[in-house]
Amino acid sequence: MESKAAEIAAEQQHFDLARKHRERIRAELGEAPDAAANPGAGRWLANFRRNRRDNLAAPEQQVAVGRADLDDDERYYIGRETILDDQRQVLVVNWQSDLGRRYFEASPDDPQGLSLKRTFTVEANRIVDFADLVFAQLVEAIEALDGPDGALLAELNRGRTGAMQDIVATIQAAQYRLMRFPLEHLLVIEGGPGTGKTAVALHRVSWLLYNHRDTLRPRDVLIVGPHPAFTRYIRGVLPSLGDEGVEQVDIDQLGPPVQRGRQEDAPVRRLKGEARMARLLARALEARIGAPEPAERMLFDGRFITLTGAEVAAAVAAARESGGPYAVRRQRLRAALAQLVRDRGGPAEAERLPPVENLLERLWPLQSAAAFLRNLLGSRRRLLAAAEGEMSEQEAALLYRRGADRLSEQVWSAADGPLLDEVDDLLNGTAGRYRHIVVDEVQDLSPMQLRAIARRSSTGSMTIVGDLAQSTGAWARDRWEEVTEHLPQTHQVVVAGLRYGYRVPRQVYELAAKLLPLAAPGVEPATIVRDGPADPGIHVVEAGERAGRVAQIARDHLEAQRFVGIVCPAACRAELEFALAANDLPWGRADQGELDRALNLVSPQEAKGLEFDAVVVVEPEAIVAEDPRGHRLLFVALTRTIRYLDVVASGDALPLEAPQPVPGRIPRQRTVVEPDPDPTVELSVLDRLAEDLTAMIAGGSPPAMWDEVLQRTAALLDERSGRERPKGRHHRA
Ligand SMILES: Nc1ncnc2c1ncn2[C@@H]1O[C@H](COP(=O)(O)OP(=O)(O)OP(=O)(O)O)[C@@H](O)[C@H]1O
Repeated sequence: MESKAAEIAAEQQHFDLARKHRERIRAELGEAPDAAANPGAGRWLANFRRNRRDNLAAPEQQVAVGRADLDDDERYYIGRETILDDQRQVLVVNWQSDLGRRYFEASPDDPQGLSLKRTFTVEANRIVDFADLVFAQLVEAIEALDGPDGALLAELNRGRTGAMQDIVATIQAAQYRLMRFPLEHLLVIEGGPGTGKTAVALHRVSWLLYNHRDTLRPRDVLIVGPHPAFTRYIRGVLPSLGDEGVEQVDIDQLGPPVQRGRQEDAPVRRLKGEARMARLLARALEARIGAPEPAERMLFDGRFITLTGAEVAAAVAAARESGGPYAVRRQRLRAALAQLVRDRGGPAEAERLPPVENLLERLWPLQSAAAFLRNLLGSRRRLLAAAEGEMSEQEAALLYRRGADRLSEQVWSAADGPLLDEVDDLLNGTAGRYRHIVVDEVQDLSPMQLRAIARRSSTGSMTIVGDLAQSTGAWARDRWEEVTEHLPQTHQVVVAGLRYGYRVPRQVYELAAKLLPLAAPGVEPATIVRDGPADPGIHVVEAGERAGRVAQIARDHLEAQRFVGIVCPAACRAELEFALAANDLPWGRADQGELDRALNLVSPQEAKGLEFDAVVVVEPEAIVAEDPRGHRLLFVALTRTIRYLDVVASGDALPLEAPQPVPGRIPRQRTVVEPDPDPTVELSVLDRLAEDLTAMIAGGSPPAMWDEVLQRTAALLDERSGRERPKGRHHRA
C-alpha cells in the first residue's frame, strides 16, 4: 500500500493540474476575441465572459474539497466549480451537481454508490492531509455522517472576521439534504443557535440556482434578513459561491424609501404589526374616493358640458368595483369620464384636458403612500371611520399622531414601513417578481412584515429560517403556524430541523441551555459537537465597576487578536460607550450596519444571527428585563460565541426568575416633562435619553461636579438652539 505521503503527493499533482487549467480558463475568458456578429451581442459576450471570470475561485483557493470513488472504480474530485482540461476531460465536478450530492450525502447507512469518500484538509491549494471513509469497512460505525467529522471540527475552530464564509468544504449530509430540498415548497428550516440554518439557506440558493438554471436566475431570488448588520455579515457568501446578482436586503428596506427613526411605544408597535391593519388601510383608502355634485359642469373651448351626478356616480361605482390597484381603477374612471364628455359632443382628446383631470382629482385623488398614511394617521376622524368593526376606539386612538407640517419632514417608525408598503400595494400593486424568497430570523416578524414579503413572491416557493427559542419582541412566537399563515398558501409547508450545534462550544451551551426550560420549554436543545478552549468567565462586580471591567476583558481579547462582540442592553449602553471611549477602544456599531472592526457593540436584538470569537455579555438581568421574553433574548446573547464567553454582572449572572427591576437603573420620572410639540419625539424616548445622560454623567465625574456638568450642558444646548438665557447663569470655560 502506498504511504500517505506518497498519496498526498499524487493528489497534489491532480490539484496542481486542476489549478493550471482553472488559470488557463481564466486567461481565455480574459482574452477571447469578440466573435459576435453585432455590437449588442459583443457587449453581451464580453459581460458574460467577465462574469464567468469573476466567478471563478481566486487563484490561491483550493480546487477541490474532496474525492468520491464510485463502486465502478470511477473517481471524481468535488469542488466549488467544474474544471475541464483542454481536452474537455473533467478534473473537478462542482458541489451542486448530482455527484456533489452523492459525495455529501453518502453515509454508512446509504453510501450512494460510493466505495470511498475522501475529505481533504488544504491550505491555499496545498494538501495538508486527507481522511477516508471506506464504506465497505464501516459496518460498525453507523453513527451516520450527520454528526461532525475531523475536517469540520478543524474548520469550526477557525477564527471569525465579521463576514460569513461558505461551508462547501465541510457540508454535512443533513445540511445537504435541506439545500437540495425540492423548490416547490414553503420550507421552514429550524434549529438551535449555530446549527447552520443561515449557512444552509444560502447554500440552498446556490444549489437551486445551479440546478434550476433554465428557470431560476439570480434576479429571481430575494434574501431578507433582520437588520443591516446581518445583511452585511452574510452578503459575501453567495458571491464566494459564484452566484452574483441575488438581491439581499434587510426587512426595513422593503417598501417606499422614507426617513426612519421615529420611536414608538410597544402597544403601538404591536398594533401596527397586526394583519387587521391591512383591512383598516384598505377601507381608509376606499373612503378617499368621493361623490359627485348633482351636476358636474365643465368648460371646453368656451362651451359648457354638463354631466349629471347620477351618471358620474355610476362611472365611479363601476371603477370602484372593477378590481385592481387604486391607480389602475383611477385610470378607468378617467377613461369613462372622457367618454361621457365625448358623448356630449366634447373634444376627442378629453382624457388629457384639465376639466376632466380636475373632476377626476376631486373624485379620486392621486396620492403617494406616504402622503396618504400621514393624512390617515393624523386624522382621528378618518382613523375611527376606517377602524369600524375592526378595532376599538381606544385602539384606533393609539394609531393617531400629528403629522409633520411637510411630508418631506415626516419621520417614520420601523412599524410604519410595512404599512407604507401595504398602501403602496393598494395604490399601485406590487409586481410579485421573485420565484424564490429566503427569509432569515423569520420568527420575530409581524404579520404586516410577512405580508410585505409574501406579496413579492410570484410562486409561493420560499425558504424561511428561524428558531422559536430565539423568538422575542412584540411578535415572539411559539408555533410556526403563526408565521406561515401570513405567507403564500400555494405550496406545502415542510418544517425541517437541524440538530447539531456547530458554533457554540459545549461549556458555553451548557450554561445557556439552563435558560431553555424557562425560555422555550417545547424546544429541543441542540447537540453540541465540540469543546471550547475555556469555561465561561463569570464576573460579578459592583454596578459602578461594570463598564470598566467589560472594557478590560474586551482589551484582553483584542490583544489576543480575537474578533470581539459585546452584547449590551440599552440600560448599560451609555456607560459602556463612555468606558470604551475612555479606554481608547474604538468599536463598530451594529445599529449602523457596522461589523467590520475587531471590537463590536451590539444590542441583544441585533445579536441575532451574528457570531464572534469572543463575546462579552453585559448585565443579564437588564437583558432579561428588556423584553417580555427576556430569557430568550439572553439565550441569544449567550450563544453568539464560537470560542470565549464572559458575563459581567452586578446582578444575577444567569437569572432564572421572572424579570426583576434592572440593578442600578434610574427610576423613570414622567411628571416633569411636558409633551413635546414635535410629534416625532415620544416621552419614553426622552426618558431613555435622560437615563443615558445620567449614566454618562454619573460614570464620568464625581457627584460634587454633577451640577457643574449640568450647567455646562445647558449652556451648550442654548448655544446650539440659538436660545437666549439670562446672562451670567451659565458659562463655559
Ligand atoms: N457544515 C459546516 N461546515 C463548517 N462550518 C459550518 C457548517 N455548518 C455550520 N457551520 C458554521 O457554524 C456557524 C453557525 O452557522 P449559522 O450562522 O448558519 O447558524 P444558525 O443556525 O443560523 O445560527 P443562529 O440561530 O444563531 O442564527 C457558522 O460559522 C457556520 O459557518
